[in-house]
Amino acid sequence: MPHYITQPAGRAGGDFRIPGDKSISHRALMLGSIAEGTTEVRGFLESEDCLATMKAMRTMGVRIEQFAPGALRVYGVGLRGLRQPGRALDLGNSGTAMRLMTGLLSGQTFDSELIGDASLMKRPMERVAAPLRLMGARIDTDQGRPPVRIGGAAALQGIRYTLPVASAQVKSAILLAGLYAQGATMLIEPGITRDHTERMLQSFGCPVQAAHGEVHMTPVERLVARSLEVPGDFSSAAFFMVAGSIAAGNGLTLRGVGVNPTRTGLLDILALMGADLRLINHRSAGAEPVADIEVRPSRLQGIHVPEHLVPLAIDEFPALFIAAACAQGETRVTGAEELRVKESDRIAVMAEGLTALGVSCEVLPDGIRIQGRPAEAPAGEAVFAGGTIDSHGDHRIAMAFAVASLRANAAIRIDDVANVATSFPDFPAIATAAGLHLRAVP
Ligand SMILES: O=C(O)C1=C[C@@H](OP(=O)(O)O)[C@@H](O)[C@H](O)C1
Ligand SMILES: C=C(OP(=O)(O)O)C(=O)O
Repeated sequence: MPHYITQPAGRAGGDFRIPGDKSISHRALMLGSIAEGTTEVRGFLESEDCLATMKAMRTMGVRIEQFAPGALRVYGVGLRGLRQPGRALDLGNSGTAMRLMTGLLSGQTFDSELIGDASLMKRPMERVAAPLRLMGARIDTDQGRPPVRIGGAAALQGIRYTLPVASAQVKSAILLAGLYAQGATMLIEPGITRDHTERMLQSFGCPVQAAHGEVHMTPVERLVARSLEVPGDFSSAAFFMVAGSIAAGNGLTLRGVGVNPTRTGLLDILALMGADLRLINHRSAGAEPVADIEVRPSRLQGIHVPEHLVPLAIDEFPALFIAAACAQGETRVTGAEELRVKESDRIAVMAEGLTALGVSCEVLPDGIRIQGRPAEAPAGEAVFAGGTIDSHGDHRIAMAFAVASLRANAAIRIDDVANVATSFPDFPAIATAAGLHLRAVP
């Protein structure tokens, strides 16, 4: 089974471009496919999750050309131009693809079925199916899990809906179905979540207003194709923000990173912990803000992570837990039960790995307490013992423990790492260039 062997490194440094954003790449394919005209996408993330979405759109008759690395032409077929797939659409490991596609397919005239890998087949789908049914969609799940079967030709109505969980996937699924509904759709969010769908819909000509935790969308006759530049993925950059903070060295510069404020909770959390992070060269990529991020080594302090920052940093907790182990004192995370329904139960799996490397932690129902270094421990000393980590097939767990090798005193073996390719195929190469001693064994 593919695994990583890491050796203690201690120092990190360098200047890197961060590959394209996964969330935005999925959305560019979906909206480009149902727009009228040709959408040119640059900076597209060629990862397995996004390629699963690409394959699904092609199966439904959309022509998509990859004309250079990370550059696509999506020949939109219009809102009503998708064709019935001849088989179940396999969305691999991608929760985003499955949930957003459930919304999109609810508005089609044909029946469809969505499946995925072993991890995705265990993830909750009623969170999207239930509100979509309220709109008139016909959706079956297997006791709340995939396969998701969607009946065609449902007459959808816009809804006013309060989301029970802070979830951009649920919000986006409803907005995509809302494109096919009679009347407006209005959503109330319990916490701020990433707003890439709203921004992209707006730039494709569909009016979306968002303010004070409410999103309002009025369906349009057509979406108009629009060229897009995908910013670097903040969630991929996160591993290097932590690496640059916990390792010795001159620090790291991460170029072209998407800094949409609905994604950058980790910057606030690390700042509260005392990290030395600086955003420079602010610019924009279409509807999304972009910057370069400079990170320098720092002495981190444990904190209680403010709960309102949790949805803004939802994918960054595996990396953050590594930073917490290197901080002085205790770090406590609460209000983060959503971590239990990601590609793995990220609270349990991170706790298992931290414990295996000699870090003491206590699992809470909705979070974790992690004991960092005692006050008297010198900065920069090893925090992690060597050992073996089971990533449970979760890309972010694998990458987080690879970063831990910067403060380890012996080799760490990380098992079941193939899924790193779902979000960050270039991780081993960039990590090695940044100073990690990482060997990827196929
Ligand atoms: O909308 C998206 O692109 C995503 C939303 C988040 O999931 P939830 O909506 O389940 O919080 C996040 O964890 C996922 O990686 C990507
Ligand atoms: C949770 C994640 O992705 P998804 O829900 O799309 O599988 C992630 O990338 O951390």
